[in-house]
Amino acid sequence: MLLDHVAIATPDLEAGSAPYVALGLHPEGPDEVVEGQGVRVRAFQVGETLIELLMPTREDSPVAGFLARRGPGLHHTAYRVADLDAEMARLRADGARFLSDVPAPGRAGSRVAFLHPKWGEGTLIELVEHALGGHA
Ligand SMILES: CC[C@@H](C(=O)O)C(=O)SCCNC(=O)CCNC(=O)[C@H](O)C(C)(C)COP(=O)(O)OP(=O)(O)OC[C@H]1O[C@@H](n2cnc3c(N)ncnc32)[C@H](O)[C@@H]1OP(=O)(O)O
Ligand SMILES: [Co+2]
Repeated sequence: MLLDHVAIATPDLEAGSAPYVALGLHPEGPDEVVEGQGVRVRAFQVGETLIELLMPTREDSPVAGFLARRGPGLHHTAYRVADLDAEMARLRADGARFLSDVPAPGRAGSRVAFLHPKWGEGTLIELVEHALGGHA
């Protein structure tokens, strides 16, 4: 399994980008709006992994709630899987608690599913299946 991305919540993509630009990283293509999650995403590639900056596009999005409650910072980590449905079934059988019964559309045509932060012992964990496969 690979670490697909580390997501950082920010109210301002320009301010949020500053540390990564200073480190010498460049945004990976244009920003993308993921309507279903209410976020605008800016991604920076670091090896096989992305740093994803998430800025809310509406007040009722999960990231807006996170920012109001906790302020900017680490929002979730995401792990790449080859077959999301199979991985969800395996984890459910093991007692895992997903936030939704069905996967949702993610960035770049991916399908994503989130595990409750309580199950993650205090961190929000996402599973990602990419549209064009890719090794997990
Ligand atoms: C870019 C698109 C996509 C991708 O391709 O990668 C994404 O990543 S989208 C990312 C944004 N989407 C989501 O986060 C969807 C899943 N999240 C949720 O449904 C909610 O955020 C939540 C996790 C269910 C929490 O929402 P809610 O119950 O309304 O908020 P609370 O503030 O009441 O939280 C309950 C409980 O959970 C703790 N919490 C909340 N968010 C996090 C977090 N990111 N990391 C760790 N812990 C978190 C919160 O502190 C509460 O704990 P207690 O106070 O102990 O009850
Ligand atoms: Co994510």
